[in-house]
Amino acid sequence: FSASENEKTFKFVIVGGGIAGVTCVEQLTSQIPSGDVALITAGPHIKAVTNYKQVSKTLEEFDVEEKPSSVLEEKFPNLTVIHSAVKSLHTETHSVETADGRVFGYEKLCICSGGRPNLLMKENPYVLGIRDTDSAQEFQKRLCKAKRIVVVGNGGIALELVYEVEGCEVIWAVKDKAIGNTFFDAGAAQFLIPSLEADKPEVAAPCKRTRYTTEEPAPGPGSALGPDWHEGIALRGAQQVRQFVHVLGSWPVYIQLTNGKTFGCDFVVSATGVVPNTEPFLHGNNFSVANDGGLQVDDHMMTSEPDVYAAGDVCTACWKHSPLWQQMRLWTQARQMGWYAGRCMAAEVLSEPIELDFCFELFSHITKFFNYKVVLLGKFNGQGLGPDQELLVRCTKGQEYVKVVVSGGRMVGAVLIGETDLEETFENLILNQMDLTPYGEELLNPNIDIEDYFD
Ligand SMILES: Cc1cc2nc3c(=O)[nH]c(=O)nc-3n(C[C@H](O)[C@H](O)[C@H](O)COP(=O)(O)OP(=O)(O)OC[C@H]3O[C@@H](n4cnc5c(N)ncnc54)[C@H](O)[C@@H]3O)c2cc1C
Ligand SMILES: NC(=O)C1=CN([C@@H]2O[C@H](COP(=O)(O)OP(=O)(O)OC[C@H]3O[C@@H](n4cnc5c(N)ncnc54)[C@H](OP(=O)(O)O)[C@@H]3O)[C@@H](O)[C@H]2O)C=CC1
Repeated sequence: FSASENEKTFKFVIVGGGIAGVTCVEQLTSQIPSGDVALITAGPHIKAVTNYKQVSKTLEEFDVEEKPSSVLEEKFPNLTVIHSAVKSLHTETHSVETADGRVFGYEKLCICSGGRPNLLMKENPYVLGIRDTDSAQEFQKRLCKAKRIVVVGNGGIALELVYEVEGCEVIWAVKDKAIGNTFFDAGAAQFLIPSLEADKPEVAAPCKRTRYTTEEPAPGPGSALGPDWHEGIALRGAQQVRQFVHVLGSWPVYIQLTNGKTFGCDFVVSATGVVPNTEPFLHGNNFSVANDGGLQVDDHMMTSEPDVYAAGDVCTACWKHSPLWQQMRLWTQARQMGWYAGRCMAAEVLSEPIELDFCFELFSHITKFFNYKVVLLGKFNGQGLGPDQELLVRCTKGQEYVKVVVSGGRMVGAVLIGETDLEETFENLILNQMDLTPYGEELLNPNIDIEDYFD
């Protein structure tokens, strides 16, 4: 496409209305109010961060709201939202073509198209993935009639499903020895298992976060769900009570596992990770793509193509990481990358220098599993440390699980489950890399107020 064929050329074009894209847009529109910004997104709604709270130096918490895009346009007069999927990208002519046949030019582009479920079997009507509002609703619809489902995968979605689903037999196919391998080690998994067998606590207060609903079907892939996605939808199967029943007879589908066993079920949930949404951008361009399928970005969120940035689930962070940080495709990282990409794009236009943001110094994540608060810091599972690591663990059944990873006498990671109140102190100890050798196991002595200890 030549420049004359463009419907309009924008200073900045952002693709994707998920957390990464919307945060990038907010950053750019406020930093450069004179620049024309376009947000091109396939879904009918956008995702916005609300009630943002910086819990400590690197830990952050926020809610996510699904909103009509008009809210953004009203807030930022220099923003145009285009509801259509990008069909192709032409980096040479700096233009994108949308599914509805329009062509838009850009000076700087940021790809925030997220990911899609890495399904075990594509286009099998009995294999479901959960990603956006539509797929969550389809899952709920199928679940109300189901007597037995098989959940495959051992990450975040599987952990949430096996805990939340009621009234339906759940067979959880896990290839590891312990549950929740992407977040936990065997000790933490052991701590959590009794919660699966116990009755779930009643929810005391209604969840204040947005319920995920859509009135209209999305024309393309929607943005990923996130914290509390299951709160608004009853995850109830066809059985009246929560029990593990054995239903005889034939099933709509059978799944054979690598242990040789075959199970019949109503459908299979493939909770087996995400694949970055890169297809429409790759054809005809020269993007460097990482092993996990993400667009490689450097420490300025730039891809290998000129003037093209990427942020969130679609990208793979390929700069030299801080020894205490790793990429995980999470809500928080999508926000941080979108924000930082916006700042980098603005800095480039304003010819200002910019350094890698502090949030990439230390991996940190707050979430909830099995109704416990979970905080993960640094190399929480000793990632990449090899044998050079020592673990200190403190555990009170049903109450808390605290694990600290120590390497060379320094704290490099921690897993905190329950209301431990240790996150800030541990974050400081990890960031300042103090030599903890003199303290030994006292570090986790519950009778010592560790905060006073290190003041
Ligand atoms: C069920 C579930 C639960 C989760 N729970 C948590 C959690 O508790 N905590 C946490 O930290 N993370 C959680 N995550 C992960 C988190 O949701 C994602 O990491 C995050 O949303 C990624 O944001 P993103 O903006 O990169 O991508 P997305 O949210 O996927 O947004 C991508 C956007 O791009 C648009 N798009 C895609 N292709 C195109 C195209 N060709 N043209 C135009 N637009 C396009 C889509 O419509 C969408 O608006 C969960 C994910 C799932 C699926
Ligand atoms: N509370 C939170 O923070 C939550 C975060 N999320 C995020 O949302 C995204 C999607 O979640 P999810 O789909 O659970 O992805 P995850 O990446 O968390 O987990 C994927 C799981 O599937 C396993 N797996 C992959 N391929 C196969 C296979 N062929 N057979 C059996 N198991 C397989 C992986 O094992 P292995 O690692 O060995 O490959 C891993 O246990 C992730 O980025 C996740 O972090 C989701 C829900 C909650």
